[in-house]
Amino acid sequence: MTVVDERRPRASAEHLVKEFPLPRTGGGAPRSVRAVNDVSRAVQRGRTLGLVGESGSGKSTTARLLLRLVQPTSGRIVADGQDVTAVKGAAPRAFRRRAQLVHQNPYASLDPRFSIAEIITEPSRAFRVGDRAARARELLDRVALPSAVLGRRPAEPSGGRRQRVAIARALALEPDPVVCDEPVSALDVSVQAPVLELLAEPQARRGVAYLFISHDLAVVRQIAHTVVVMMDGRAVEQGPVADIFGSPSHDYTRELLAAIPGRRAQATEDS
Ligand SMILES: Nc1ncnc2c1ncn2[C@@H]1O[C@H](COP(=O)(O)OP(=O)(O)OP(=O)(O)O)[C@@H](O)[C@H]1O
Repeated sequence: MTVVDERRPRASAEHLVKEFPLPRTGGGAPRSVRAVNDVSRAVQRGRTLGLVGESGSGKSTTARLLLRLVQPTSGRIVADGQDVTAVKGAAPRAFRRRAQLVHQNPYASLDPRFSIAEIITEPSRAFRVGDRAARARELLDRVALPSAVLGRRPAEPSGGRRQRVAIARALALEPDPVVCDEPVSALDVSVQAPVLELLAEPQARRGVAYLFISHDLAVVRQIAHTVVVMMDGRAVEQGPVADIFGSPSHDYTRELLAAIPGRRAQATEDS
């Protein structure tokens, strides 16, 4: 069983609650949806925390709260001992630089007006980091792309290459923690594994903490150390990946696991 080092959190969620107002209907009372309901969990140094649950269970909202892209209704995010939710409005600059997001959709996350060189060095420009041409080549090298793509527009490369560009951009400032929201779901299965491997390298090299959201439980099983199962905004089960997949205690987790295609086939073979 994986032992999680709870003493080295990169960022901790403490009793996070997020309510979104719903449009008023007629003259009725104001209504809201509680997208995240009392979620507490830390992302640890050098570890990947998988976040699973069906659509609408609150995964993306949890991720956006952790990155401080939305303000919680209550609860807080603590990163390196600092409460980054204490002040409303923009997150502290140091935290914005450190915490990054890898989006699901490499098509939507890259601005087609800019060259790939401009896209991957944009964070370095925003935070005034050194020699950008050298940095661009180094970043492409990290994601195993030739420097020939630097002058191209993001529409040109294939989906897998485009997601590599998005990852190069997200990792430009050596962020930690990194939130990956369905990073390979838009990709062909054949290119998912090499893209996932790109995420492993910064974790091995400098102990990056990941929050990894995926509908694909097989992918989560492969790369996460611990797993949180969300249902209706709540974390209904959490623990080491071997425990969650090996002996789930919540009915909802069992249902999610039963829905993995490979598992169904395995269960049929076993019976
Ligand atoms: N900006 C918003 N305004 C109003 N409601 C929202 C907003 N964002 C999310 N919600 C609602 O909050 C709930 C949780 O949504 P969220 O996107 O976090 O779930 P999810 O598990 O990430 O779903 P998916 O897997 O489909 O992305 C849903 O009921 C959703 O409709």
